[in-house]
Amino acid sequence: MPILIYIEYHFNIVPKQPATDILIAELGDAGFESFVENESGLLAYIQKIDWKEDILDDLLITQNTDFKIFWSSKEIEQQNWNAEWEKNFHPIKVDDRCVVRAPFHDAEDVEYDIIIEPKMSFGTGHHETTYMMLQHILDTNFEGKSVLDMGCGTGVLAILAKMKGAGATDAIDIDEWCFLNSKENIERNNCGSIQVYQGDSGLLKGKKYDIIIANINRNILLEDIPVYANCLNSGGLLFLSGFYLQDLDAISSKCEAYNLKFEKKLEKNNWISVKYVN
Ligand SMILES: C[S@@+](CC[C@H](N)C(=O)[O-])C[C@H]1O[C@@H](n2cnc3c(N)ncnc32)[C@H](O)[C@@H]1O
Repeated sequence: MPILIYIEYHFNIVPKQPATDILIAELGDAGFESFVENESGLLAYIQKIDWKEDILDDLLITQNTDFKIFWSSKEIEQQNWNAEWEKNFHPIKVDDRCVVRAPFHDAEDVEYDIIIEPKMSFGTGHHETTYMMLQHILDTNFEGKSVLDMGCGTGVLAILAKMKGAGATDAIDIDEWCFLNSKENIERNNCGSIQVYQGDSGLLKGKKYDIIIANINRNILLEDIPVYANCLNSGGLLFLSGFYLQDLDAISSKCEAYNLKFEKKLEKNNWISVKYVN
């Protein structure tokens, strides 16, 4: 694996919420890959090849006078970034039934004990969007169902689906690092039958699933909902995450246009995670 060079931004945000969540969403759209929230603020990482001098200039949040945002940045190697991430990674428990932890944490006595070494990938359960998707999966019968985890990140959602008895399961991520990291985590959790692919919804031609899980972002979801709808079996379930309450109408209208009926939403710190039925 080549050593990647990243730019690390350290943001101080006053007051912290909801500005931190909005900043993360805007930075994600601008190409930042990963985020770590800690006591002193937010660390955000972007690959140097994706970075440009004026990358923060267009962010709406920095022009909002309700918040004060200060930042500094420095160049780092991928290895340092991993160490920083791991220092900040504490196990997370979802609904007392599922724990997501790193290999160096002690095993937990729960129904679903998931071990994730995230490295550069998104998906440990700490972020609201992942946490709510884990809750949806815990609440759903996956026994024997064919499943797609779109935008799999660390593979954590596909892993929980498989632990809950899912049948044929595909996990797809556009990012090479996430593709490789998902494969590692899937092996680590003895879920080796999950097929992992690098790519986007272009890979879904002719595919059919009982359940599709996609935690990506508003714009990609709006673009890909027609493809997901086409890939869902009759009565199939679509779980979407990665957007804010204010985006719900746009997402639900798009789903309804493709005969996907709203069934349930979870909400955490203004993030939304929704279940639709075909
Ligand atoms: C918010 S993370 C979710 C990761 C994980 N599924 C979770 O729930 O924590 C979104 C993931 O989608 C991937 N992604 C972004 N655009 C994509 C696309 N068009 N198709 C597939 N994956 C995409 C990113 O690389 C990233 O790993």
